[in-house]
Amino acid sequence: MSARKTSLTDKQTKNGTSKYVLERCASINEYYDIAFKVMLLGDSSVGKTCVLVRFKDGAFLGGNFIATVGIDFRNKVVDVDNLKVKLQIWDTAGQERFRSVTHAYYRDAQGNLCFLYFTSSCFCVCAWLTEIHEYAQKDVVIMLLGNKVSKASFLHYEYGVPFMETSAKTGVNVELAFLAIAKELKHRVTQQPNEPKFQIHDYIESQKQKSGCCGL
Ligand SMILES: Nc1nc2c(ncn2[C@@H]2O[C@H](COP(=O)(O)OP(=O)(O)OP(=O)(O)O)[C@@H](O)[C@H]2O)c(=O)[nH]1
Repeated sequence: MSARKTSLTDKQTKNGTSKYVLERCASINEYYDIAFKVMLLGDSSVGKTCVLVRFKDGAFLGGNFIATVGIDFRNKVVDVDNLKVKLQIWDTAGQERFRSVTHAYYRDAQGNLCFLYFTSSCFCVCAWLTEIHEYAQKDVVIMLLGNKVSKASFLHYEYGVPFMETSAKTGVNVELAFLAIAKELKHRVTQQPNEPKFQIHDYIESQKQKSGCCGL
């Protein structure tokens, strides 16, 4: 892990910014109202880093595959219902040998998000959901993203969590995935008693683009 990442982690531990941040925060480059921590989880090479780069920079990292070592992060502020929501997105290494490093980052996940990317294997999905339930807080928001795959649309019925197909290459549904999570988390914090609950499934279904079978 780089020095920059280490110092941010220390800062988070001291001032609690890894939990919901409800006060207004401002800096020269970045202004936001609420901050959430999002984790990208999944086997190595499913495309976690590429999806994050697509979301953050609008580009596709093609070419040689370079596996993530340990953990990395990027921040992005998105607009949700007139609020600036900062997502601090942690890109974990999918390789088994880094698993103990990433487990430490689940701990503060109350109300935050664990993103799950997977191949078409149900075994992988079960294994990752088991990890999340073991290490993350109980109310963590979970979404399954099938990056590079197009045959797993039935999965959310089985696991009871939102599912969508994404492509870091074409950009299909990448923005929507992060926006849906940001909206869900924002509603959890700001929801008034008489306000209807945000329906993340319905939101995704109404917004998502169908990816074709080619070019994913
Ligand atoms: N065709 C296609 N290739 C992709 C897509 N997303 C990622 N890739 C490729 O898949 C490979 C792995 O992508 P990464 O994003 O580095 O994978 P990762 O899940 O972060 O892997 P770890 O860091 O080991 O956990 C790279 O060669 C990418 O170019 C996609 O949507 N479509």
